[in-house]
Amino acid sequence: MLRSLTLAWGGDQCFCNIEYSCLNPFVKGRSMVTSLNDSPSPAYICPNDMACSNLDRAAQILRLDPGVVEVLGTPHRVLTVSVPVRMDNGRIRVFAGHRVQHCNVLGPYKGGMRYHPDVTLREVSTLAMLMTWKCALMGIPYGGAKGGIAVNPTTLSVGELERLTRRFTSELVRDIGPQIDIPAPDVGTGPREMAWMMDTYSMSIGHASPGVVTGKPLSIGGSKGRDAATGRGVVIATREALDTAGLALRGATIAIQGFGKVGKAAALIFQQHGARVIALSDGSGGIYNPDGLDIEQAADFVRDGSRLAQYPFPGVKPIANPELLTLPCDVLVPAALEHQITEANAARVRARLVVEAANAPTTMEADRILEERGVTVLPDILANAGGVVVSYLEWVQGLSYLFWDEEKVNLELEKLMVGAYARVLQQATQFRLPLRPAAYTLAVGRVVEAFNHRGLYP
Ligand SMILES: NC(=O)C1=CN([C@@H]2O[C@H](COP(=O)(O)OP(=O)(O)OC[C@H]3O[C@@H](n4cnc5c(N)ncnc54)[C@H](OP(=O)(O)O)[C@@H]3O)[C@@H](O)[C@H]2O)C=CC1
Ligand SMILES: O=C(O)CCC(=O)C(=O)O
Repeated sequence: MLRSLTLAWGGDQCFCNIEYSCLNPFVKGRSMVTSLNDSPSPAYICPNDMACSNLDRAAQILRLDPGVVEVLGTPHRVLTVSVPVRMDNGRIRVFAGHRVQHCNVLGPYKGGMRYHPDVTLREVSTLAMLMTWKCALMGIPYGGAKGGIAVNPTTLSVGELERLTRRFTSELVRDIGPQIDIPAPDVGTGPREMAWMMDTYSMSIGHASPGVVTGKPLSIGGSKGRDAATGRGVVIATREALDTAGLALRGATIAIQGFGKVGKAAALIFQQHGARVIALSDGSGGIYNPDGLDIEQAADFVRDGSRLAQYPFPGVKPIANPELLTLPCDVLVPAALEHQITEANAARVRARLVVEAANAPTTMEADRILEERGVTVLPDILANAGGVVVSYLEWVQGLSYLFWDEEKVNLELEKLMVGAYARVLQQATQFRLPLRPAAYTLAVGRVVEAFNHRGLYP
């Protein structure tokens, strides 16, 4: 069985023609080698993905050289490792673990680790590219990466998850590090997995290295405010966008898809700011109350693993997941997985503002439909950047051995989110662009500028 394979490309030998390739339009006739026997997906980023089509749109606006676009559309390094784990029943199972390092021109690769059954190399590649634009847009000194394992973590015991995480980390030891590539939580992972990663990495290098991951527990160098940071950033971005539209957050009606780390924190903070969260969902289904839900009650209810579909409280109507996306509300917040707002439902979205708390929740076609209908979309690379911003603050605190109170962390987050929103709005206004291409042109432009200064096209 394949033990590990690192693809580093840039030279012609790293490309081949493959029949089913859907290529970046700027890279006609070629696509990347995909010789990972165990991987169902090729490692290149498909232009049908939002990330690539948005890069192309930004490249056209910025009039970038096609060769530069090829560099930007290509992950720098792609790593797939096999992760053998002895399960509790004594049998060995082998999982495929991926880490895609898209670009490090602005600093160490940075991005989450996802544990979900649908993880593929292609998905991770797309998400890695999004991280590059997100960090560039936010002005933090990181490149982009993402990783993951195709596994349903809810079907593994804690012991199995620990062995899986430690083995995966051991395989990545030479490829991650506080100045190289810094993982963080994403779907299906959290502080517990980050602690295991940090410990495994530290044992292998012989000393504690808290800076190798972010999103750690506080006791080993985590930052106050990181757990709620993505949700808090979502609320800040929403408040700014509503303000631009002449609307107030207080009293605004909000529907949130996904009640995990991001959706739950966002819902709680929306409620604290006087917004009315009228609908929530998880993978089991959703709940709806046009007068507003009690978010603390919902959070308490799911704390022991209960599912929203079983929510027992009066005045709350159960709804199917697709229904949530088309409810009448001011703000729709997809906070679950990719490709939720599609050609099939975009025309029925009734929110005035879509705030992408999830990465890539809107397909390219849906984005076009929403744009035509005048629905404002706050793009993922801006809306959900609060997580990586506080990861950056955690890394800075760790490197300086000086830890801040939560108020200071939240103030810095507020400053960075408000600043980024203002830059995107200014770009959108000046060049008459929707917010997504405005954000992309800023982010891509910053990366290209860094490439030019560093002279990375020898
Ligand atoms: N964690 C972070 O700091 C950041 C996360 N993000 C993005 O935010 C999104 C959510 O991440 P996070 O909250 O960390 O992940 P979690 O694993 O903590 O939560 C995911 C949530 O989405 C729900 N969900 C999954 N599928 C559906 C569906 N079809 N309909 C409704 N709900 C669904 C899950 O329900 P169930 O439990 O039933 O599966 C769960 O409630 C992802 O796109 C992630 O990449 C972006 C920036 C930072
Ligand atoms: O906190 C981080 O470093 C990355 C979070 C992440 O994966 C994301 O923003 O999508």
